[in-house]
Amino acid sequence: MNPVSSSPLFKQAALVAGEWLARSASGATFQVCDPFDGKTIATLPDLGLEETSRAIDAAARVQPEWAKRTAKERAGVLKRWFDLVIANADDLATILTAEQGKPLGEAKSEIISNAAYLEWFAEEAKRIEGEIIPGAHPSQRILVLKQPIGVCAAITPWNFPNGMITRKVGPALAAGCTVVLKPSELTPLSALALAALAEEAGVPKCAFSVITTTDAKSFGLEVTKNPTVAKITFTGSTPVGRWLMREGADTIKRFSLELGGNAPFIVFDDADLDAASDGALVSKFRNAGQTCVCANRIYVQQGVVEAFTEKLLSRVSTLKLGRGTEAGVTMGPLIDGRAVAKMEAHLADATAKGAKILSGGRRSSLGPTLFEPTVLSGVTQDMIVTREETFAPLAPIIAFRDEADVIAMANASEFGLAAYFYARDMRRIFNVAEALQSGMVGVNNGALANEMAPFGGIKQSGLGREGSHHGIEGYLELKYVALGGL
Ligand SMILES: NC(=O)c1ccc[n+]([C@@H]2O[C@H](COP(=O)([O-])OP(=O)(O)OC[C@H]3O[C@@H](n4cnc5c(N)ncnc54)[C@H](O)[C@@H]3O)[C@@H](O)[C@H]2O)c1
Ligand SMILES: O=C[C@H](O)CS(=O)(=O)O
Repeated sequence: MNPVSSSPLFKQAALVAGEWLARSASGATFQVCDPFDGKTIATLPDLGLEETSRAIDAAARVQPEWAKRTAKERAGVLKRWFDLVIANADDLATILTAEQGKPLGEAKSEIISNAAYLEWFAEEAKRIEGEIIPGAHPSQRILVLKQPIGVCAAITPWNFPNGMITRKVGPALAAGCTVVLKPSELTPLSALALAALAEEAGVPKCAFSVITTTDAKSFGLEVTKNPTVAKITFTGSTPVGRWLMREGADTIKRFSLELGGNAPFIVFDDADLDAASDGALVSKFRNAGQTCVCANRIYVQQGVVEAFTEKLLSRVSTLKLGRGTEAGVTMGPLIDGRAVAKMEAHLADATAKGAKILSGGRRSSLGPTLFEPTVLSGVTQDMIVTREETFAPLAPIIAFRDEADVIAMANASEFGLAAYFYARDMRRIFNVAEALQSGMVGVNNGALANEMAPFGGIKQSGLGREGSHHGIEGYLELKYVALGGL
């Protein structure tokens, strides 16, 4: 028996308004495939407007009751959900790797580190505090209440199919909101498994629905136009985020947007080159480079380019390409053929303009979506790879002269999600950290995400933050009560 389908968390049904639906109203279905070999691992109902609007109406019906629960009660449900995710992490990882392809170790790390958002927001639920402000007159008081926004639509991507959900549903439920989620059609099984555990944890029926559909645009049109939906929380590409904002403008939707990135990874000549090459390996090649905050361009100061490149190449040579379930594999497949084509387009553009392939540079014989980890030297700012998110295992090395030179190149992007640099001089560290146009900056650190920090971008990388005490604000509205006659 397929190890995925043997898990009780393996669902071939969508959770809509408290019911598990194995069939859609239209009878349409779609396949979920293993990105390693394209084989079908599940068949799901391809839901449409009927199910989406039913889920929205049900979410609206139960939201007031959920919001009336005490913060402690909501916290208790979230904490139980956290405990269940941790207890079922192996099953969840098997499902995640089957549909997304990443190595099991990475899948489990995604699940554990992002379950922490459920635990974090269970605690934050109890810290949703208002204010009492002295009034404009002795007989008055000013009250500021924080109240849940209401029904939220969540839309999530395929690259972290488990973690992107807990970062949204956790704070939403903590605040007293209800959620209708559309996961990526490429990786819906992780969402369904999480929903099964949420149900077991005591999340009320109808408070959290999962719509499985290949018609993302119709879902987008419904949630942006339906006045019952108060908020849209989206993680995905900038073009889709931009489209949702445009469509949501008619009903002044609230938005949280976690969008595309183009992270500069900068190595100064006073850096610890071993630490920098370790950090570059993690930041660039985790999830085969299919990560919003991954190093998309690597800038190395002229005096240390050769030494750093040698260290990076030796680390890249230790990566083991293969199926995510295979022991020892540290890099899995890209999600599909389009992703391979984008990698090859960026590579062709760079080499045509003079870049040199130092390692990799071709598809692997292990499978149609596996691409060898690739390091390029002699990359220049006119190459596409410095402007667009490659979202693949391509490490382009660009030499730079000094701080002013590299800050100008790093900031020459419409994106501003993550940036990294390695240096030891404290004046340089403060100067560069403050000058980089990015929502998040890793200094001598190649891994940013954790539940205690405000994760998110500036410019066209997004709106709002996920995680930290800031992360719940996006699910609350302020109400000013002018109390007179006292
Ligand atoms: N900033 C972050 O935290 C973060 C995290 C993960 C991924 N991302 C970004 O996501 C992108 C990769 O993910 P992707 O390929 O799934 O992105 P995508 O934008 O193609 O899809 C993301 C989600 O949006 C849905 N979608 C697509 N078109 C839609 C529409 N018209 N209306 C409603 N929903 C629609 C998809 O079905 C999917 O569920 C990259 O750009 C990456 O940087 C950002
Ligand atoms: O790609 C998106 C994720 O947000 C990456 S991370 O897990 O937050 O580093």
